[in-house]
Amino acid sequence: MLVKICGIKTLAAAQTAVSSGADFIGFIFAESSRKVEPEIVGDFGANLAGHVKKVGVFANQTEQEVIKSAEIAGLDYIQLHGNESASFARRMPLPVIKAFAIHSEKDLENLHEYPADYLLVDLPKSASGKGLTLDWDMIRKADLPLEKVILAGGLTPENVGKAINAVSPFAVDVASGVETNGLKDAVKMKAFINEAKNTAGKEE
Ligand SMILES: O=C(O)c1ccccc1NCC(=O)[C@H](O)[C@H](O)COP(=O)(O)O
Repeated sequence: MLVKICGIKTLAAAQTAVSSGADFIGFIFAESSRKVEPEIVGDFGANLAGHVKKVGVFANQTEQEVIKSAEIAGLDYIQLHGNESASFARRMPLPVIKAFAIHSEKDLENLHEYPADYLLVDLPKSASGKGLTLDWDMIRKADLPLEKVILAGGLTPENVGKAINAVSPFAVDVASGVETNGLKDAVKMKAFINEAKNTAGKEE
């Protein structure tokens, strides 16, 4: 199981995530308490192991801004977290992760038609940080290409194993579930990654 730790702001947190086994680390370049400047991420450069994939998270920003930030930060993936159109995604110079806020079953119907390398299914913003998760049964029963699905939304070290067994996604993504008082917590990151990596997936 692949793991993406999102909302990394410091080199120390990035290094802890990578040494704990993270496959993707996400940097928020959209408005957020987790926002970080692309120049800071660019400076992490050689201090990060080469195998980890750097993901920049954007929401309703201009094409020029996304492309410039991606270059400065040295990204591997662009995550679009707003209302970006399919043609916007097609013009991106890097592989795209498209995030979808899932309010109901209806939101899952046409996801696979969006031109993205990965589809990240997430809670709506209004529901995040409230101890809620997506309805994993609903996600599993939807007609989604699971080999492209990144499962997010309220995951924690305690529930990620159950989530993986229920959905069998390509990867899992977490931000607040590995934080204490708004900062990335090394113990929680390690626990989350261990639990995800030790869960086989698919349990009926
Ligand atoms: O995390 C943010 O602050 C954020 C702000 C603006 C756009 C996207 C943002 N988060 C990116 C994500 O990939 C997911 O929402 C997140 O990793 C899942 O969050 P959580 O439920 O807290 O684990």
